[in-house]
Amino acid sequence: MLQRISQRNAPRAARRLRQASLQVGCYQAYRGLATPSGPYDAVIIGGGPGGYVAAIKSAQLGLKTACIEKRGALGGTCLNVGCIPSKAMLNNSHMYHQTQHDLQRRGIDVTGVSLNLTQMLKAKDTSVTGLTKGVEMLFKQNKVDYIKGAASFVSPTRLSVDLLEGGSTEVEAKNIIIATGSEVSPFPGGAIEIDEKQIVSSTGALDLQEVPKKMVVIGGGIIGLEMGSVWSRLGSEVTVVEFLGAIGGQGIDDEIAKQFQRILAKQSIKFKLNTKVLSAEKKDGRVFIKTEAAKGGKEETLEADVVLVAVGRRPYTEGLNLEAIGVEKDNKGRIVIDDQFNTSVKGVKCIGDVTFGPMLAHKAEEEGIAAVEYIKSGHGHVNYAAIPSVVYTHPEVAWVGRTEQDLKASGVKYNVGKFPFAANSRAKTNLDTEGQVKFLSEKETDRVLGVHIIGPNAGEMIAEAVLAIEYGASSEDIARTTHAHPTLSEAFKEAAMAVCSKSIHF
Ligand SMILES: Cc1cc2nc3c(=O)[nH]c(=O)nc-3n(C[C@H](O)[C@H](O)[C@H](O)COP(=O)(O)OP(=O)(O)OC[C@H]3O[C@@H](n4cnc5c(N)ncnc54)[C@H](O)[C@@H]3O)c2cc1C
Ligand SMILES: NC(=O)c1ccc[n+]([C@@H]2O[C@H](COP(=O)([O-])OP(=O)(O)OC[C@H]3O[C@@H](n4cnc5c(N)ncnc54)[C@H](O)[C@@H]3O)[C@@H](O)[C@H]2O)c1
Repeated sequence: MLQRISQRNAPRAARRLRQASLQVGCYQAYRGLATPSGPYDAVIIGGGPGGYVAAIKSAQLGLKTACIEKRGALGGTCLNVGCIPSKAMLNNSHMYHQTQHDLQRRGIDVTGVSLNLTQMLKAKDTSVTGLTKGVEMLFKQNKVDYIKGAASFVSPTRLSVDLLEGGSTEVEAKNIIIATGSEVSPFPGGAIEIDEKQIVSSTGALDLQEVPKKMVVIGGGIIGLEMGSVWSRLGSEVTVVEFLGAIGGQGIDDEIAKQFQRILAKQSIKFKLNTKVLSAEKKDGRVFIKTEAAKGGKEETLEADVVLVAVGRRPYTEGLNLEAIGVEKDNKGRIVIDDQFNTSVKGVKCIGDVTFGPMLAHKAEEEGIAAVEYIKSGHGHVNYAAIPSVVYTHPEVAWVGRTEQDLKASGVKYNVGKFPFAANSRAKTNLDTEGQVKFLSEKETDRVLGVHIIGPNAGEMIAEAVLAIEYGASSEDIARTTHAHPTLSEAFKEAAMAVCSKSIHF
């Protein structure tokens, strides 16, 4: 194992050395930097997690860089209407729910608890503004030019920008990175029209001014479950309608998905699986949602005050004028790239939600860094086998690597190790014992192939599994690593022990 790890690290160490020397070069470049105005070494279209991280890294590597963003704020979907506001609502709605339903058994008596939704929404907005302004500050510190406007291609090296303040300008760049992200997928066939008040996408669901008495969520993927949890905790009767036979979206382990559904059902969320939504119509202040069994047949009409449409997101390229330069897209509208993020047009790269792969902020960020490293040095790296997913419900669900159903289907021989949080001392101490850690390791070599966690703090704990997969660790490597007591992470170690020998406490 040691030998395998050191061999694996050799190119990485060389890369770090190369990068360190590049950074010295970059510092020297800054000292002589005139007021930036173009032509640029690199221009990034889109200031989301992919685009803004690419812009900062590009400037840090000494490239003269600009980022064009049309939203009026940096941070993209993630900071403005995605990861950050949803996590603010998830955190605060959890605290509200816990205060109402969980504190008494811990010896904390509280009376007069009530929801101040206006303040909760304000707290969410404060987090968003703080972070988007923070990115603007980082641009200043790193000398990235922030151009506020909508970009479209004139040629592979020239962009026209409709400025938010009025008028337009043109920007010339040796390299252009498209990082224009994604948008809400409309309901197929236009059968449901989103008004962001009664029939909402995630954006409207983050800003409802009243708690709906009844909410129907179309789609039991990550957005449906996170936002459904928020409004359920705040008092809505939530029903999730999911076309498939399981919740959690792509990549979730079947066993964990079942356990997840049981736990959410105990929290009063209702599920209609194997059920397809056909349409939703507003009438007399309510919404009527027509469904049928996924395999055809039984029809039903559900009623709700608010409907959340969460059936996925699609790549966003509107207004880019890609046709003018011939950038190729696939049949799902994703910009086609090679393994170095090159589009079909020389000098134009692409990263994040607008191209292949999971639509996740950290995936976009990694691609942003790698894409500019390719521009600067010809080397970059993203390990797509080690990208974690987290659902920020309570308990959280997190995974990385392969699922058990996937290993079975591909005929890979594997061992399983599991450890329940009910047997973990810290989880018991915290009276928060639902869930488990599940390891999947290759039978022959014991190499960790996948880790699936449902439980408190799963989203933090998964980082250890990501590192294990990134460095090719075996479950025994983890089982023999000391974990502090009493911590939830001992459940992680014990699940690894369960793969290669036996756990101690279960
Ligand atoms: C409700 C919700 C919750 C989410 N939660 C999480 C989470 O917890 N964790 C996670 O990893 N991911 C989460 N995501 C997904 C995450 O937001 C995306 O994967 C991520 O934002 C993608 O980053 P990006 O840079 O590729 O694109 P985006 O963030 O979409 O940014 C693209 C930017 O480009 C700009 N733009 C587009 N066209 C132009 C143009 N022509 N000129 C100038 N600017 C342009 C847009 O205005 C936008 O700001 C969530 C998404 C949603 C909707
Ligand atoms: N915590 C996170 O990392 C996080 C949070 C939110 C969003 N996101 C990202 O945002 C993206 C979009 O999320 P999402 O939840 O909208 O999409 P999704 O693809 O994860 O889930 C959509 C679900 O809707 C179901 N569906 C589609 N049509 C239906 C119909 N007619 N009737 C019933 N069910 C139907 C699908 O079977 C699927 O399970 C995801 O790629 C996700 O990665 C990530």
